[in-house]
Amino acid sequence: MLRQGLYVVRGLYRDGLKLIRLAGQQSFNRAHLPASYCHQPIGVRALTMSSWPFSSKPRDYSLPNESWSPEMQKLYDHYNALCEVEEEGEKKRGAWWRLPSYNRTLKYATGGRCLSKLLQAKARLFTRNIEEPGAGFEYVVFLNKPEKSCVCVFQAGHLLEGPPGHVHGGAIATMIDSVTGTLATYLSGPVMTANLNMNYRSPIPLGSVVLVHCALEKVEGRKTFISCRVTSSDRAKLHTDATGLFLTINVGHLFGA
Ligand SMILES: CCCCCCCC(=O)SCCNC(=O)CCNC(=O)[C@H](O)C(C)(C)COP(=O)(O)OP(=O)(O)OC[C@H]1O[C@@H](n2cnc3c(N)ncnc32)[C@H](O)[C@@H]1OP(=O)(O)O
Repeated sequence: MLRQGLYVVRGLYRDGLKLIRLAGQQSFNRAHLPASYCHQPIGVRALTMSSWPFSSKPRDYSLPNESWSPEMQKLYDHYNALCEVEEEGEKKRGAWWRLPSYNRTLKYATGGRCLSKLLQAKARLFTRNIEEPGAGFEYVVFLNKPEKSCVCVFQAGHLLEGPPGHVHGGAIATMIDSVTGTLATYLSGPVMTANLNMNYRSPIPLGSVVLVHCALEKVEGRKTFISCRVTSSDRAKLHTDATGLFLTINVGHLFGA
C-alpha cells in the first residue's frame, strides 16, 4: 500500500517536472509531448484523461444535465451528431469535436495536480465554479478543425442577471473571452487575451440559449485574431459581435517569468 502510494507520488513528481520543463518553452511542440497527447487538439490535450492516475474521474461539465432546456439539448444533439460520420457503413470521426470541460485548468492535466497544489489549491475555472446545474454558465464548445472555427451552445442561468430578465454584459464578455480563447489556444498553443472589442447589439433574455460562433481571422507571428458573433439559437438575431487578439505566451509568463 505504502509502496503503491510512493509510486503514484513519484509518477506525479516526474510528470510535474515534465510540465514545468514544457512551461519554459515558447510554445508547446508535439515532439516534446507524450505520445498519448499527440492525436488531440491542444485544448483537449491539456485535459487528457489517458494518464489519469486515480480511479475517480472528474466531472465533464460540457455534458447534458437536468437543467438543460429542450432547445439546449436539441443543439447539443445536432452538433454532437456531426462529431461522428458514417462512411461505407463505418463510423468515423467527423470534422467536429466536442471539447470536454472541467472546473480546474491545471489539476486534470498530466502532473497538473502537483502544480495546482503549488499554485492555488482552491482555484476553480471561473465559468465552471457554480455547482448548481443551470444557475450560471451552461455551455458546450464544438470545434471544427478544418474550418478553424468553433460554436458554443450557451444557456445563461439566473445568477448571470444584469438588466432585469437579461444577461449581464460582463457574463456575455466572459463567454466570448472563453470561447475565442479556446479557439486561439487550439490554433496557437498557450495564449492570453490582449484585447477584446465588443458590440452589444440586442439583449439576451435570461434562460435563453444562444450560439457563440468564433472563427480565425488571421495569425501574425505571436498574434492570433479571432472574430465572434453571438446569435439566437436559430441564428436570426445578432446579440453581440466581437473581435479578440490573443498573444502566444511562454507558459513561464504565468509563473512571473
Ligand atoms: C480554456 C479556457 C480559455 C480561457 C481563455 C481566457 C483567456 C484570458 O482571459 S487570459 C486573462 C486576461 N488577459 C490577461 O490577463 C493578459 C494580461 N496581459 C499580458 O499578460 C501581456 O500584456 C500580454 C501577454 C498580453 C502581452 O505581453 P507581451 O508578450 O510582453 O507582448 P508585447 O511585447 O507587449 O506585445 C507584442 C505585440 O502585441 C501587441 N499588443 C500587445 N498588447 C496589445 C493590445 N492590448 N492590443 C493590441 N496589440 C497589442 C504589441 O503592440 C506588439 O506588437 P508588435 O510585435 O507588432 O510590435
